[in-house]
Amino acid sequence: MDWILEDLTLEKVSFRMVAVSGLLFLLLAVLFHFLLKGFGFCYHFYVTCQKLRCFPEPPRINWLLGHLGVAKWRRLTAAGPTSIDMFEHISLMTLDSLQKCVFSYNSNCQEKPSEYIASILLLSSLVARRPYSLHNYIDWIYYLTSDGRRFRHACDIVHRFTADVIQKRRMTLSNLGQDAWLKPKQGKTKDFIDVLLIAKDEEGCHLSDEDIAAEVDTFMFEGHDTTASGLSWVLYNLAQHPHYQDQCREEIQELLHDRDIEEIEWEDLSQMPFTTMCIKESLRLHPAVTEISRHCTEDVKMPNGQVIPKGVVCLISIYGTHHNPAVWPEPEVYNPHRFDPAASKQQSPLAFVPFSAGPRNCIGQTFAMAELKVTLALTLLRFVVRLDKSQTVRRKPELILRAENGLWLQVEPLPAKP
Ligand code: HEM
Repeated sequence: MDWILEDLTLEKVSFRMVAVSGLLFLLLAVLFHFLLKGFGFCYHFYVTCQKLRCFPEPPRINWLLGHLGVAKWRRLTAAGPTSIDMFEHISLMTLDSLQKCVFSYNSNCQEKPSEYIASILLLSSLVARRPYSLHNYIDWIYYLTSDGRRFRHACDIVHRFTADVIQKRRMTLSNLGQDAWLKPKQGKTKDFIDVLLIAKDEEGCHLSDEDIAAEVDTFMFEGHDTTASGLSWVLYNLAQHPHYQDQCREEIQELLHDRDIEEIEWEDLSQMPFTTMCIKESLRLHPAVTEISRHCTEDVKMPNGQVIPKGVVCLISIYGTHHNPAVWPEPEVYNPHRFDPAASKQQSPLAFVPFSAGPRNCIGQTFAMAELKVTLALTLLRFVVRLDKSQTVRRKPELILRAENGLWLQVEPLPAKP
């Protein structure tokens, strides 16, 4: 450690003048203030999430049905194979299902515009854009820009919607009583708001409306783009490898052979091993979240002997881990058989970390995997996806892994089952 500190003294790096200049000193102090504010915010967010590990799995019903935009895709492809931007359509679908699971609210946003959903989509793109201009790091300057004003307006819409649902639900709960409200919902349609309204912390206190709203907003944000990216890239990989696509379709057809395809159940999700392998391999090759950050609370010794000192904030590349040839031979090849149960027994549990690892890993991963399986199954039973040869697909890492200019695939409807 001593050598690091020694190397970083102002004198050594020729910053002696900085220390004596009053104006620059003031600037450094302001910068330090904003850095502290940023760390404070992240810390608070983490602590709140940690207390609320209460979202283990989605409701055990066909909670996605009616949320797949099937009619819309059928309309778009009525005249034959049509090129569709996966991200645009699938983001609306994931928002639609989240809004249903979080609020029990049917926005039908895949068919008609929704102010709430439009605001969430706008906020996601503004948040991704904000770090690229230096002046945007200072809140009051950012709020004077047109992006900043749009950001505030969209936040107001989202907060108003959430506050309204919470208030109404609280009223219903107090009028009807908790038991009467929850009895008909047992094991079926209890949504995230219900879970949070009845949750208590270690001291037996309920959450305030503000706490609940903060959790709801976090889940809406963390849960829609990530899953949309995951699903878009699975469809892309299956379009690139039609034999794997056919194999998945056959597996699902066999599983649901004597049932209506809309009758897919929670138990079915563990009966599609090959489809699950294809999803995992896609999350390896195209992880929705490409990197995470960690604040080292102790010195960390690396395998090569180097030490990351306590206090340092590190970026950890999930993308890099998943593409490391020492961990994954021929990392650029899409090969679902890497996830054959026998092969994956040999792998370190930290070789595949699309949902991160450790106590701060993704709280929504069971939900996300279930959503990916259901949506992929129902899509493959109704449509064939192929590469659109007129479009070049290039990865674009933003907050999540996107594709430059969208991810366009040719979608062709399959004949309906007689
Ligand atoms: C394919 C889909 C998804 C992927 C790849 C993904 C990935 C991740 C990753 C890498 C993290 C960061 C954890 C860390 O810093 O170590 C995270 C955190 C989080 N995710 Fe997900 N996620 C997905 C879907 C979801 C869904 C559907 C929800 C909610 C419905 C969700 C809610 C959250 C929350 C609340 C956190 C913060 C957890 C904490 O700090 O304790 N995610 N996710």
